[in-house]
Amino acid sequence: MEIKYRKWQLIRQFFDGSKKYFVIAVVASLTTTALNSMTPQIFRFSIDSVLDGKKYGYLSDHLWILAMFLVAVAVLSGLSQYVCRSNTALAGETFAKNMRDMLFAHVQRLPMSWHDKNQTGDIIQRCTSDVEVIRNFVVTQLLEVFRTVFLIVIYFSMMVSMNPRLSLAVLPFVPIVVIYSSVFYRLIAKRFIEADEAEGELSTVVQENATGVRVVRAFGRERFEMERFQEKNDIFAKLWIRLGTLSGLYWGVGDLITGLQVVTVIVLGTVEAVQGNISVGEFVAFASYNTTLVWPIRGLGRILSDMSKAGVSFERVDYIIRAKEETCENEAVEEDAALIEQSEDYDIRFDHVYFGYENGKEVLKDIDFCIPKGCTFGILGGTGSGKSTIVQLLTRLYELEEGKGSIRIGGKDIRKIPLEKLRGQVGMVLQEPFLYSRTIKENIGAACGKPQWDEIRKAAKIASIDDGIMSFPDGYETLVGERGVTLSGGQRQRVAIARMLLQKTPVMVFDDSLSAVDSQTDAKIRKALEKYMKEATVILISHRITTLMGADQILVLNHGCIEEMGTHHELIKSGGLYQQIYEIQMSQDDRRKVEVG
Ligand SMILES: Nc1ncnc2c1ncn2[C@@H]1O[C@H](COP(=O)(O)OP(=O)(O)OP(=O)(O)O)[C@@H](O)[C@H]1O
Repeated sequence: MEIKYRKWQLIRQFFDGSKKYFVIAVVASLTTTALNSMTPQIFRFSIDSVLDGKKYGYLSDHLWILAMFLVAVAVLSGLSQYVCRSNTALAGETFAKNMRDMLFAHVQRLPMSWHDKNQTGDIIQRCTSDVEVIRNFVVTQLLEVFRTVFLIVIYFSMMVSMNPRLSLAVLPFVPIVVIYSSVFYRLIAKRFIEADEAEGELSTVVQENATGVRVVRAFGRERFEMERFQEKNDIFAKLWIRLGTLSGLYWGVGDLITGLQVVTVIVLGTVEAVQGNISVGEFVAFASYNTTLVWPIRGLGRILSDMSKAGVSFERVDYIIRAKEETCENEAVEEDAALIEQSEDYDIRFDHVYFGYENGKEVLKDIDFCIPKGCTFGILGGTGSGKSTIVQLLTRLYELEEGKGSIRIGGKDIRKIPLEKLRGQVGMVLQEPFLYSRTIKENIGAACGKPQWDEIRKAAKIASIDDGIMSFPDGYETLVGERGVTLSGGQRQRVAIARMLLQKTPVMVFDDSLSAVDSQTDAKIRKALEKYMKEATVILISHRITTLMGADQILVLNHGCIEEMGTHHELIKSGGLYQQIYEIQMSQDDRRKVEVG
C-alpha cells in the first residue's frame, strides 16, 4: 500500500507543470469523441428523410441543414483534434523532461557502491527508453483510455436509444474483449521484463565496446566481441520474436471476436429491420456505431499490454529513484559545516579504520595514522594493497561503517561534514583521470566556478603541461576526447593536476597521478608543486619511491595493513619492506645520485 502511494507521489512529481496540458488534452479528446458520435445520427436522419419524406417534418424537407451540420461537426472535430494533439505533445514532453531531470540529478548523487553494482549501459537504458515507454503510456495511452471509456458510454447510449434489444446482443462482446485483453496482459508481462533486461545487456556490450575500442583492437578481440554481441543479440531477437508471436495470436483471436460482433449486429439488425422494429437509417447508424466501437475496444487490449511494458519500465526507473543518495545518512548539522570552513586546523586523522567493499573482503585493517596540516604524506604499497581505498574513504566516496573506526579532519568526524563541504576541502587527482569532451581550457577550469584565464595558464604551467598545450594548433581551445585530440596518459594526468590546482583546496591528493609521466617530468612537477602548495596538506600515492622520498612521512601498506611509517631515511635504516622496494627500484648509480642530491 505504502509502495503504491509512493509511486503515485512519484508520478505526481513527474506531472509537475504538465497537468494543465494533460487536462486540456483530455477535454479536447472527449469533445472530439462527442462530436464524432453525431455523424451517424446525421446519416440516420438523412437516410430516413429520403426514404420517408414526412418522418422528421421540417428537417426532412430541408436536408441542406443536415449537410451544414455535418460540415460544422467536421470543422469542430478537426479543431478539437488539433487542441488535443498539441496539448498531448506539451504534456508528454514536460512529463518526460521532469523524469529525465529527476533521474539525472539523482544518479549524480548516488554513492559509488551503487555505481559499482550497476552497469552503465543499463543505467542509460533506464534513463532513456524506459522514460520513453512511461511517457508514451502515461500521456498518450492514458488519454486513450479516457477517450475509449467515454466513447463506449456515449456510443452505447446512442445504440440503446435506437434499439435496446440489438444493443443487448452487442453488450457481451465488450467484457469478453476486455477480459481477454487483461489475461493476455498478465501472460505477456514477464516476457517484457526479460526483453527489457536483454536490451540492457545488449546496450552494455555496445557501450563497453565503444569506450574500450582500443583495448579490443590492441588484443585482437574483435572476433570474440562480435560473438559476444551476436549471442546477446540472438537472445534479444528471440525474445522479441516470441513476443511478436504472442501478439500475433492476440490480434488473430481478437479479430475473430470482433468479426463475430459485427456479424451479429448485421444479422440481427437485418431481422429487426425486416420486422419493422428499426428503421433503415437507424440500422445504418447502429451498424456504424458498432463498427466504430470495435477498434477502441480492441485498442484497450493493446493499451493494457503496453501497461505491462510501462509497469516494467516504471519499476526499472523506480529502482534508480529509490536508491539512497549518498547524502541521506549522517547529514551534518550546519554548525559543523561552518566549523570546518573556519577551522585553521586540517589535521587528518585515521583512527583504527577497518573497511571492506560490499563483496565482504576486508581491504583495510586497523589503519591508524595522523597527517598534520601542511605536511606532505606519502603512501607506498603494492597493487591492491588499499592505497586508493584510503583516499576514497577520506572523501566519503565510500562510507565507513559504524564501529569500524573514524576519520577526522580538523578534529571533526567526516561523517558529520556535509559532502559538498568535505569534497570542497579535498582535491583529488586520480591515476586514470576523466576528461570531458570539451576544450582543454574548459577541462582545467571544470572544478572551479569562473576561473580567470591567467589562473588557468598558471595551473597548467605548474603541472608542466602549458608547453604541450601551446604546441597544439588550437592551444587551450583544443577539443579533448572523441571529437578532438587524443591526449597521452601523461598529458591527461597533467591536465587533471592543473584542474585540481585551480580548486585551491587545503588538502590535495595525488593518487598515483604521476605514474604516466617520466621520472624527470615527475621531479619537475613536484618541484613546482612544492613552491605552490606551501600551506596545503598533500597526500602522494605512488609505486615509485623517487616520487615519495621527499615526503615528511611515508606510510607503507601491505595487504591492507600498515607495515611501517617514517621518513625516507628512517625507513631505509629500518631495513623493512620500504628498503627492499628501494633496493629493487634503484640501481647503484641512481641511489648514489639521489642520496648525494
Ligand atoms: N569498488 C570496489 N569494489 C570492490 N572491491 C574493490 C573496489 N575497489 C577496490 N577494490 C578492491 O580493494 C582492494 C584495494 O584496492 P585499491 O584500489 O585501494 O588498491 P591500490 O593499493 O590503490 O591498488 P593500485 O596500486 O593497483 O591502484 C583490491 O583488492 C581491490 O580489488
